[in-house]
Amino acid sequence: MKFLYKKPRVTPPVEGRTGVMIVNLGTPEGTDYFSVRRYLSEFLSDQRVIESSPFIWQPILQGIVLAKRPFVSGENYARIWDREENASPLRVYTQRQAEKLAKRFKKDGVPVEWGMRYGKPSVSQALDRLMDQGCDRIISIPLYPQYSATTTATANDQLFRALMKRRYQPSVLTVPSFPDHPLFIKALENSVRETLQGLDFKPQRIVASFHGLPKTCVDKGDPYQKECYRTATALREALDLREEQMPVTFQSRFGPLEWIQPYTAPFVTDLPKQGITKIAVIMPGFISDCIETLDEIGNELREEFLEAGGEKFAMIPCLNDTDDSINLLEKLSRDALQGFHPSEG
Ligand SMILES: C=CC1=C(C)c2cc3[nH]c(cc4nc(cc5[nH]c(cc1n2)c(C)c5CCC(=O)O)C(CCC(=O)O)=C4C)c(C)c3C=C
Ligand SMILES: [Fe+2]
Ligand SMILES: [Fe+2]
Repeated sequence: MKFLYKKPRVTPPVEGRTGVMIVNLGTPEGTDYFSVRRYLSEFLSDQRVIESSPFIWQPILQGIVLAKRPFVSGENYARIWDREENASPLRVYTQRQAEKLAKRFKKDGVPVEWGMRYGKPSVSQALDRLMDQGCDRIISIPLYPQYSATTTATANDQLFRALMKRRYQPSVLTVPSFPDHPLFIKALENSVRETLQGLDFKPQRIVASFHGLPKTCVDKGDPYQKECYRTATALREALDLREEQMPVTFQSRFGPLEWIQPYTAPFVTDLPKQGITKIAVIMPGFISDCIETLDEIGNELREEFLEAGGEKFAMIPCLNDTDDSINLLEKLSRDALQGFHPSEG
């Protein structure tokens, strides 16, 4: 058991000091082949994400998938790269969310840090930074509105893995998913209303496109799909829309297996045949814009829709680092703080 306790923390914890950590998926450090390969290799080696036996999957991943996909994905990342920050949008927004949330908690003496499940800064580094500031209690917020074992659970696994290596373990509270949290739905509602106000057309449909998931995951009990429907139902209610006006679809399919349906691309490219040529797309499964929203929807799907006879296409931005987004994160954090300090209100 020597590998445990490798890292003695020298800073004694301050009794009762709580820190907040926001955890996102992770993203490549650059758009070149090796940066993307490193990222995809770590991501797709996670058995929470690909559940096949590693004896079968690893040769396929290392030999076939990682030979080609980093080139293709690298080109896609290059199209959406934040040139000013020289970083992937997912990283830029996650960092800004943490910085803005930290400002909200400054007077409370609650530090806020951010970590990525895959790549850097890691969850372990975020934990170090909180513990270095004396935290003996950690609130961890996986930045996924809908729970999935492939995202929420693996983010939590990574935190507990990091704790395994430490002699002193802070107390940890992991924040649950928030598919129909009032502030989440309010933030989505506001983003829809704001985007629609700026358009020169009225969309005939607002397609709610969520990240997909292999169907087997849902069959085995992953509540993700149900939570996506909870989000969509609450958002429709807030906007007073009927089900057909805001259909739910699933995007970003990976690999040959069946994923949950309907798939976004065929659904959307079929709309012009039905006389629906003006649409907006919202992606309420993503807190921050990333390759899947900006490129797969904003670039690829837009082009496919227009080629299929569509006339107008609008993308509703994710919550990113808007005030509404930070209000939500602050509320989730403050409610969790109450869990740690119930008598202090
Ligand atoms: C089997 C593979 C995948 C599963 C399962 C999966 C679930 C899943 N992912 C997100 C959120 C994001 N995924 C992102 C990128 C991305 N996802 C996969 C594969 C699976 N995702 C890949 C291979 C990639 C990389 C991009 C590519 O090469 O196409 C991202 C964006 C990352 C970025 O850098 O911008 C997010 C966010 C959810 C919510 C989810 C399960 C519900
Ligand atoms: Fe994904
Ligand atoms: Fe994609």
